[in-house]
This record gives sequence, structure tokens and C-alpha cells, in this order.
Amino acid sequence: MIAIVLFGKPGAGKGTQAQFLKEKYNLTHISTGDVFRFNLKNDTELGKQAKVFIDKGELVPDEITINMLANEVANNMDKAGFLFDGFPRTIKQAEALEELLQEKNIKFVATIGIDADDEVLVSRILERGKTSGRSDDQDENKIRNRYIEYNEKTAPLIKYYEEKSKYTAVDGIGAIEEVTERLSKVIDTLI
Ligand SMILES: Nc1ncnc2c1ncn2[C@@H]1O[C@H](COP(=O)(O)OP(=O)(O)O)[C@@H](O)[C@H]1O
Repeated sequence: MIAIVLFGKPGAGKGTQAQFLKEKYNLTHISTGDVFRFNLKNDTELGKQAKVFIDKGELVPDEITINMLANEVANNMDKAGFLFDGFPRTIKQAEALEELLQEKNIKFVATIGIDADDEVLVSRILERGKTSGRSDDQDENKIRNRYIEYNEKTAPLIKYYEEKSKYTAVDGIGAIEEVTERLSKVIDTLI
């Protein structure tokens, strides 16, 4: 089995691209944001714990997120591998992921970043908020806070993975299919 991490700022298009890539490479797509939203909607214990943080545009604490991810992986060992979207978002999560993949004998292929400019992304998210029903997409202050969190906690992962020769970035601006094409090219050279 293999694992690929899709990396990028909020709104960069990770979820959209994951829909295509999971089919093409027969991967289980795990979006931590989607799993949290599912739990919020169903008012589970996990949902209750996560809500306070998500509502402020903050990251959910590592321990909660890592446990949740490990469960998702354990329950989905039936495809060719995993496409992670929105995880890891901190160095601690990256370390936990490495350990988990090793334990399960899953080959970590790469982290692929989808690059895009902040101002383009904030307006994309506000647009998405009109129809997505996501409360964290409708308030510019919450959105801006997600970028502050990203810059502080998540951006350092780029250097972390570059040092391990596990980071490649593609240009995220362009038509959806163009970006898919760029991502596929990278994946094809790595697997
Ligand atoms: N790996 C993670 N660690 C901590 N919190 C997370 C993680 N993934 C998602 N979340 C929480 O869920 C929210 C929504 O995540 P996501 O749908 O990936 O949003 P975005 O569109 O901002 O990338 C985040 O703002 C954060 O509060």
C-alpha cells in the first residue's frame, strides 16, 4: 500500500483534486476536515470536542486529530493506499503519521503541495461559503484565522518534508483538470 499527502492552504483545492486522484489511483481519500464535519453533524463526542476549535478557525488539538486519523486508516485497509487531505497540519501530526505508516507497512510516497496565493484563496472560500453550508467559510475573520494557523503551524511542514526529499509542489492556479494533470504527472514519476 502507498500513502500520498495532498498539501496546501485552506481553499487550495485539495478536496476537489482528491475526488479525481482517488479514482485514478484506487486510493481511500481521508479528509480530516470532512471527518470532523461528519462528526459535528451527527453530534458525536468527537464532534463536540472539535467544534470549539473549528468554530474559531483554530486547529483541533493534535491528540484528538491523530487518534481520529489512526482509526480512519485502520478501518480502510482495502484499497491500494491512502490520499490524505488536511493531514498532517503540524510537525507532531507528521511524526505520528510516519510512525503509523511504518507500523502498517504502508509506503509513504510524497507530500504534494498545491500552491496558490492567499488573496485568491480567501475570495474562493467566501464564494464557497455561499453554498457549502460551512459556517467557517462564511466569516472573513474565521477564514483569516485559518491562514494565521496555517502560517504558524502548518507551513513549517514544507521544510520538514523538503529535508526528507518528500516534498513537491504544483501550481494550483488554472482549470481544475489542468491542476489534476499536474498532480498526476508528479504522482506517476513517484509510484
Ligand atoms: N489535521 C488537522 N489538525 C487539526 N485540525 C484540523 C485538521 N484537519 C482539519 N482540522 C479542523 O477542521 C477545519 C476544517 O478543515 P478543512 O476542511 O481541511 O478546511 P480548509 O478548507 O480550511 O482546508 C480546520 O479549520 C480545523 O479546525
